[in-house]
Formats: sequence, C-alpha cells, structure tokens
Amino acid sequence: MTAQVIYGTEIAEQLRAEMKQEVEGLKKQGIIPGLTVVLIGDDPASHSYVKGKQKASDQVGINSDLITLPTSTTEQELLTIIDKLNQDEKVHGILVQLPLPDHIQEQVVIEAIDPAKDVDGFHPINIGRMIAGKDTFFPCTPFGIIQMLKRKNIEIEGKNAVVVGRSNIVGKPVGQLLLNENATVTYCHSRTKDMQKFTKEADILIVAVGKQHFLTGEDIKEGAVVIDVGVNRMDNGKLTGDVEFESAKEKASYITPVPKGVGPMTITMLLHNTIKSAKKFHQL
Ligand SMILES: Nc1nc2c(c(=O)[nH]1)N[C@@H](CN(C=O)c1ccc(C(=O)N[C@@H](CCC(=O)O)C(=O)O)cc1)CN2
Repeated sequence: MTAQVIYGTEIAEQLRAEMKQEVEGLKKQGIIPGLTVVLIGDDPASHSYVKGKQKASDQVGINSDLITLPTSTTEQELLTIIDKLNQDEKVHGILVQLPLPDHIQEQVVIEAIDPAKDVDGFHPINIGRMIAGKDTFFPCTPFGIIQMLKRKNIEIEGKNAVVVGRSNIVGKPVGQLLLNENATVTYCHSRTKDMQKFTKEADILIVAVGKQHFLTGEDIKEGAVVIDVGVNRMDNGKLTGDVEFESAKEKASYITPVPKGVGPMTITMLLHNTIKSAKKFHQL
C-alpha cells in the first residue's frame, strides 16, 4: 500500500478562505477580530512562527499586533503586559510564544491570561472544559490534527488511536480530543516498554516526540493513518519529522509530511480561535 499524503497546506488554505469570508461579514457589523502575540527573546524558530502568525492573520483580515521583548524581561514585567491586554477590549486573543526564557515560569504566564482570550487553549480552565467535553478554545496543533482527519473523512470513532508523546501542547490534548471523538486512546512515552507492541496496533498513529525518524515503517500497521507532528531541523538545514516518511508511506493509508503537514494547521486553528473569541465577546 502507498499512502495518500495529507497536505496541511491545502486544508489550511481552504479553511483560511472560509475564515476570510467570515471576517468580512464580521467587519460589516463593526467587529474586527484582534490578536496580540507576545514574543520574548531571539529564538530564530519562534521569530519565524510568529511571523507566520502575523502573515496568516493579515491574510484573513484579523488585526494582529506583535509585542517583542528582550530575553532580560522579568516575569513581573510580562505579567503587567498580559494584564493590560486582558483589559483591552480590542484584543480578543492573547498568545505568548513558547518556549519562554528559563527565568520565566511558563505555567504562571499561561494562568495570567484571561481564559476568554486564551486562543492557545493552554489555560487550565480551557483544558478542564476540553476534558469535560465542553465547547472551548482547543490547543491549536491538536485541534488542527482533528480538522485534518475530518476534512479527509477519516473515521475516528471506535478506532485505536495511539499517541506517542505526552507534552502539554500536543500529546496530552490530542489524545483527549481523539477520546472526545470516541476513539480508544493509548499514550506511549519515554517510559513505555515495548512501544512497537502499541504502535503496531494503531489505526491512527500520532507521533509528537521531537526526535528525527523516531518511528519507521516497521513500527506501523498496514493501512494506518500516520500523523507526524515532529519538526526537526537536520544538519543540512532541512526539516524532517518524527517518522521516517519513505518507509512509513509504504505501510500507511494516509500520512502527513514534514514540512507542509500539521504545522500550517497550527496557525490556522489560532485564527479560528481568535475569530471565535471575537464573536463570543460580541455575543454572536
Ligand atoms: N504559544 C505557543 N507556542 C508554541 C506553539 C503554540 O501552539 N503556541 N506551537 C509550537 C510552534 N508553532 C506555533 O507557535 C508552530 C510550529 C510549526 C509551524 C509550521 O508551520 N511549520 C512548518 C515548517 C516551518 C519552517 O519551515 O520552519 C511545517 O511544518 O510545514 C507553525 C507553528 C511551539 N510554540
């Protein structure tokens, strides 16, 4: 079997075209969705992701602002900025780009953002609502993965979904969203014994460990749907995923590439959450 490649770029383009229309409609009612991104330090990858967020916001008509701060910014200075953004009625979404410098506690910052403006879906209130199966802001990468599966008409209900990785940003929430869609979910992580026993049983395999070619075709069941969340930079400067694409493609029924797979969906779902927040603020 040779897999069908799922390009997130194509799905993202469709979704963004739909969002652009929605924003045009909102603007006619005097509503301009507003997103503020806060970026601390000079990590080149973070700068590039934030640039992508600004560009995508402009594309759909979201008013986006960027606050760039030096690495020396204190936690208190950052909290003061977040407090101001929480009060600003023009700002519907606040996103603090991660990772943060070591001297700033990530969880303190996440919890300082008003849950109603937490378009990253990382605030414990929004995570709790997601676990309870309520409507809320879902974390962007996991939400993007679910949208990719749905847009490709891939059935989730009743399937064995195996998530390799248990980060707060991707692994844990994507497992929860798959469970909400009635999949049978198994998490594998660094302490899992005989991981292949689990990955080979997966109908849907999500890999988010951040290790180049962590899994190969040998770890995959014939016909599995393989979603590769890894973005690893190789010595030659090129990007590669957590899954060895060439061997996995011969076993899977569907597979996402890196780049152009899950990554573009992350930014797209951020736009979705910002529009959702603006609508909710204006009671639409
Ligand atoms: N506050 C947040 N911080 C971080 C998040 C997040 O969701 N919220 N996720 C990641 C980084 N990220 C978005 O912020 C992100 C990662 C990758 C991509 C992407 O489009 N990747 C492209 C390749 C890009 C390249 O060439 O370098 C792809 O896979 O095709 C977008 C966003 C950590 N921080």
